[in-house]
Amino acid sequence: MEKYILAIDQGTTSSRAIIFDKDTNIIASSQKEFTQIFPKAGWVEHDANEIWISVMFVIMEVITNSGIQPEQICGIGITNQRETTVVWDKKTGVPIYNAIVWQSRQTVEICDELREKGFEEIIHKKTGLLIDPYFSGTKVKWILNHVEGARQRAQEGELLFGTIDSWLVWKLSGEKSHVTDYSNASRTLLFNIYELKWDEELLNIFDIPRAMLPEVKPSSYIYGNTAPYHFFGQTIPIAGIAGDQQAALFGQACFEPGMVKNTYGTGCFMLMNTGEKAIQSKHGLLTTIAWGFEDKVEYALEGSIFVAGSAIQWLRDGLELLHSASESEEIAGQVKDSDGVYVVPAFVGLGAPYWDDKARGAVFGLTRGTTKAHLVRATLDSLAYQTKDIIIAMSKDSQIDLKKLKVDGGAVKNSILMQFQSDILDVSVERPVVNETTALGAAFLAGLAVGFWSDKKEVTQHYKIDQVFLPSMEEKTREKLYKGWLNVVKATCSYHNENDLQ
Ligand SMILES: Nc1ncnc2c1ncn2[C@@H]1O[C@H](COP(=O)(O)OP(=O)(O)O)[C@@H](O)[C@H]1O
Ligand SMILES: O=P(O)(O)OC[C@H](O)CO
Repeated sequence: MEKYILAIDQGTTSSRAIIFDKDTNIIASSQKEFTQIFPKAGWVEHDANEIWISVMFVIMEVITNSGIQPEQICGIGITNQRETTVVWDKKTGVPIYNAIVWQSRQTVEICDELREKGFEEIIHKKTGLLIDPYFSGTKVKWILNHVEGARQRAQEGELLFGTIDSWLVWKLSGEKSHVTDYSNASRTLLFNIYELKWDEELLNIFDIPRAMLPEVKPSSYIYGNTAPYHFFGQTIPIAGIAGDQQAALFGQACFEPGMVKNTYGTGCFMLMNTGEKAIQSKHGLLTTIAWGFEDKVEYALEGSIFVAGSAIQWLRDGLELLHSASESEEIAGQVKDSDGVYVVPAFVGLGAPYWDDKARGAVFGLTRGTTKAHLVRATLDSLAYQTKDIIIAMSKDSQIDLKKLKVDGGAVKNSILMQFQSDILDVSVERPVVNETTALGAAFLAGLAVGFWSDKKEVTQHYKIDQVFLPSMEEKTREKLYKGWLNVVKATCSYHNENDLQ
């Protein structure tokens, strides 16, 4: 009886389930979008129960469509939108508040307060992160502050906190296992990435009770089994967990220090494997745990861009310029360039390397001749410019001059974007055959834990290139365009800072 691995990719806008065979062929996949909740300007929330239902839906659908039997699935890997925070009641399993999404800005004031109290340095030193609403710590604190009686209940062990991986394992295991992995723990602001434990001093700073935190385990590990009633009577080992960006790094077989991947999804996240050495950034990047694997932890340097594919969604849903995200390619292709138009999609502030949580989006360079095609093109270009900002910071921090960028995620199907990316970076851009590298990474981690694949070497053999984009832009043009970008970002940030002062 042939065996398979099931990967669950719980992303920001949709949940996916994919069944892989041993040769990494996708046997079947299922995807379901869920509701984005925007209670106030800058806030983004999800209904954790709706996420759970969407995950169950895609699991059922993928198994049905694949025609395989549940007993043929030898392990499940979970990968997830990171930082998004759920707090739920241990007895009833009911979340006490919506999941606060990584993009949400509702903890700006908590961040200001932490900065005023001078905690920036200690937090950076222990976690490799910065004070920003992006990370889970301030979100947990916000929930405990805003839901009546929550802090008391958390102290008494009645409430549990988890990122989406923990929430899903808790549900899948029949409300038994409360766990996470090193990669997800390293995004909370509460985990000491060097001592590999929840940090008492940080828990005090954030006023978060230890009792509500999950156990932290390696990323390739048998955390528990699924409850039989979820899988047609079958219990299946849950054997891999990693945050989606770290999973993509694994799925792209970036196992050697210096190897880099960039994922273009809702946001855009570039990670460089730095091996067993953690590099503390001096240029606005994050130090994060890549994974816990084979009795050791490996680190990565990360540049996090908050708005990438979601800017294309804004063109589609907000401005109604597109019928679909994929139409952006055809429309952008109607013009040879953006004709001096720049879009700075700082809809939820700017992440790396600027870290401006108060900035908001802006459009520059409009003329009477500007068309829809120029705006679409400029929005696509903004993904590439933001990526260049990160690469520059990364090469300064790592002293590595990048020659090749491995890419993945929903937006890399757009060849105009990929060509411009290569042009503006002056680096070759490599798109793999299996674009679902996030799910593949989770599948690898689970498959390695249950012996489905034997080692990283075997995994590496499955990496295949679909297309390589080579730079063809003149140096002078590249420099001029990028200089323009740096100017418009500067203007965007200073506009908001000056407005704040009034
Ligand atoms: N052809 C395309 N061109 C540009 N952007 C695209 C294209 N197809 C999808 N996208 C964008 O990619 C994102 C979806 O990618 P995905 O990797 O599924 O995201 P996530 O995991 O964050 O939910 C959406 O934001 C969408 O706007
Ligand atoms: O859901 P994605 O693919 O946009 O990824 C979100 C990131 O994990 C946030 O840190």
